[in-house]
Amino acid sequence: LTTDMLLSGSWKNLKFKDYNFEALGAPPSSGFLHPLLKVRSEFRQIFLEMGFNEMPTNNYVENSFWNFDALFQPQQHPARDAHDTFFVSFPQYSHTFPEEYLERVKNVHSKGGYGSQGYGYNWQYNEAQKNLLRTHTTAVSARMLYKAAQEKEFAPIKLFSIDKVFRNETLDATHLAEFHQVEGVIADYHLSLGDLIGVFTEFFRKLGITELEFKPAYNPYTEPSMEIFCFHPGLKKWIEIGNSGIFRPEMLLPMGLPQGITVIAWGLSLERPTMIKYGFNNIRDLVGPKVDL
Ligand SMILES: COC[C@@H]1[C@H](c2ccc(C#Cc3ccccc3)cc2)[C@@H]2CN(C(=O)Nc3ccc(OC4CC4)cc3)C[C@@H](O)[C@@H](O)CN12
Repeated sequence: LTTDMLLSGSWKNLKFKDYNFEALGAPPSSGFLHPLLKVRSEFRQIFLEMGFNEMPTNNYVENSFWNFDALFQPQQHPARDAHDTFFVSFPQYSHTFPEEYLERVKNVHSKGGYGSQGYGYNWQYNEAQKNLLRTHTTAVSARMLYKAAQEKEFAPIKLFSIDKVFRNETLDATHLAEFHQVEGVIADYHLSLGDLIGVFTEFFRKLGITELEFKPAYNPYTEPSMEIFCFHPGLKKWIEIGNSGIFRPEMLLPMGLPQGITVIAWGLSLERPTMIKYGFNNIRDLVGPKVDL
């Protein structure tokens, strides 16, 4: 049966054999995993080997409460403005948090508590209700930590996530409005900065990265925080390979996590290592449609 037959109508005078619905399609001549997905599988394998379980990150739309307030990120923080965050217009608001937890978060922001003086501002409920495209997978980590805190007996957790996050960034050769964040989180009694350095050193060692340096940094939800650098032999220079820290008590204690539990975490992206590994200079060559303008 050809196009000409269909156009001329000559097919009407011909006898065709019955259609074989069991027939297999023509085998594709070639096919390969997208570079990002290959690196994602590599990272996932490393986390699984290190005894981490994967978090459920299948919710791009998040609530400001979990993305910011639960992380002790103040409501006037610039990252919470529309020029940094994609807010969702419908449904504009949602309420996905237990009342008594909300009250503890409101108090720790406005009045302090747990040894903290807080931020001393008038915390607004409707700010927390705003829906957005999550700006980091740390929002999911917060949900997981809260869930663990509700268990009768706290059990240590080792969780990881590798999924899309969205930021209203200025686009350039290495930044798009979305990227994949990779995050590892460990919650246990009396973890220290040494444990954090040890675990991400092992993570990067498995990636073939050994010469690490750290620099103090600031995150609203971790104290202390460190930027992580490595000397890249191929690029012959020091490059930033991630960020890390110990979640603050102002984030953990309102969740109801027992005293003495510390939570260490580190993060990086999927795009940067993939671009370096496969030699992409422009992120659009990695994720954009191949359009020759
Ligand atoms: C807005 O930018 C955020 C993103 C992304 C990033 C940064 C921080 C976190 C985090 C975190 C965090 C901290 C504390 C607690 C929980 C999560 C996650 C992703 C990368 C983090 N970065 C990054 O991935 N760089 C990187 C990572 C691996 C790598 O491997 C190569 C084989 C050698 C190469 C480079 C560093 C920079 O690229 C940075 O400019 C861009 N960062």
